[in-house]
Amino acid sequence: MDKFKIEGGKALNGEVTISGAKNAALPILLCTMLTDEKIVLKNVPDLRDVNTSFKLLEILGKKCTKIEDGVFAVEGAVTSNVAPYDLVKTMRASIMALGPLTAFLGESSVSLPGGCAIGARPVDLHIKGLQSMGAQIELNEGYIHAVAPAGGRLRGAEILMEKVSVTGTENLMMAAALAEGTTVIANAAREPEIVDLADCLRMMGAKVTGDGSDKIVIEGVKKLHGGEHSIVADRIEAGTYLIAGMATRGRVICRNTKPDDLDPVLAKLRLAGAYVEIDGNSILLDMTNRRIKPVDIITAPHPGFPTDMQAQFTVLNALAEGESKVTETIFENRFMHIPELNRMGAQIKIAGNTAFISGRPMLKGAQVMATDLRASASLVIAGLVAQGTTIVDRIYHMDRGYEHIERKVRGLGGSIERIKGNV
Ligand SMILES: CC(=O)N[C@H]1[C@@H](OP(=O)(O)OP(=O)(O)OC[C@H]2O[C@@H](n3ccc(=O)[nH]c3=O)[C@H](O)[C@@H]2O)O[C@H](CO)[C@@H](O)[C@@H]1O
Ligand SMILES: C=C(OP(=O)(O)O)C(=O)O
Repeated sequence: MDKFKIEGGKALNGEVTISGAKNAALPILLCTMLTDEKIVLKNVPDLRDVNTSFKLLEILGKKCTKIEDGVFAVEGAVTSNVAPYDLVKTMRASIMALGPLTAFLGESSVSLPGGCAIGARPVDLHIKGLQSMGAQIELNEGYIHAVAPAGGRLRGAEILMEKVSVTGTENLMMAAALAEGTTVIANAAREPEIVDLADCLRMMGAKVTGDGSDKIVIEGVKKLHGGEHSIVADRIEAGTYLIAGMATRGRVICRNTKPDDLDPVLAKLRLAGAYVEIDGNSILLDMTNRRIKPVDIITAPHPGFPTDMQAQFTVLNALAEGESKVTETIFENRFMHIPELNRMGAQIKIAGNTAFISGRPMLKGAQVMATDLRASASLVIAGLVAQGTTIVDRIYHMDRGYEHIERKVRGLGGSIERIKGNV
């Protein structure tokens, strides 16, 4: 398995271009199954999960062609309705094949996604929502088998999500786009990636309103068509580079961002002492000669502080002048980076879903293990700050969510090198 070797202690300085968002690209790639016409997608990030989605689409019968870097055409009708375990196990987001496949073909079998380090991540809300739309659902040998009502078309329904779920909301939006009648999703997720999916669905002829609020209304149509869509900027990637700049006391400009989407993160970075300036779609963060102040964080669905930025922010608090608390409310097991950060000299204790952090002026390089995507990002940031050499093992997680990470970090003056493994 590949590892990163990081020589810490250099302030990150310069500009970095932010890629399209993984969490928008994945549902949007899967929503191409709702039509047989050609959809051209731009600003598609080069990520392992995106490649897995292309493989899944091809197995299901779609033709995917690269036009140029970041631009892909997806066309043709889905012909198979089975999303196999081998692919689904590597990417949780593939559960979002269930809605569009059932809506387009009237029947589908999607493997239950495998377990994930950050929590149990059940899919009951996806299943209950589809059942409200008239689907008969059975669980068989690890597969979810869904059948639309007689006539092959799902029915619009009033769905109250018991919990706010991002991919749950997206799965049901896609299913509802081709259903008969109107679907109302109450207590819907409000993440910017939901809005991007809704924009793409509207471009395809779907009648979606209310996205970005907690009540989304979808009037089903019989057929959707092709067209072109550009994936929204990755707010989590941008936030990660801003924190890396801040933790190393550098000056970083993120280009190609959608700054409004980062409001909850930027507010906390300012409280932590950063100078932040927005100019169009660029965000400048300057931390030269400034001190990191401790800031308490509680993760929450959008527009709260994103759980996908929690691990990275914890590194900032570990370097701050004072005590702070980080509370994780979304996933029950998302503190796996903390024992690793402690091995690098951080002083963090966990009690329940809260991390109690006592800031220290410096971290020390060490050999650490990445356990999930954002935990990996936090260890890379810690390595860039730390005195000496840090080896981050199992970085395949990182390749799921950060496009050209070494190139981008090096472009900012950081010292990072990939050590190729045998497996
Ligand atoms: C591909 C993608 O977009 N991934 C994001 C998505 O994951 P994902 O959509 O999987 O996360 P959810 O919003 O569904 O999870 C929120 C909470 O609801 C629970 N839950 C969810 C579904 C369900 O059927 N039953 C249930 O109990 C989960 O276990 C979790 O505790 O949103 C998360 C929360 O912002 C982010 O961390 C992930 O990066
Ligand atoms: C948890 C994440 O992603 P996924 O839902 O794809 O596992 C993430 O992006 O941090």
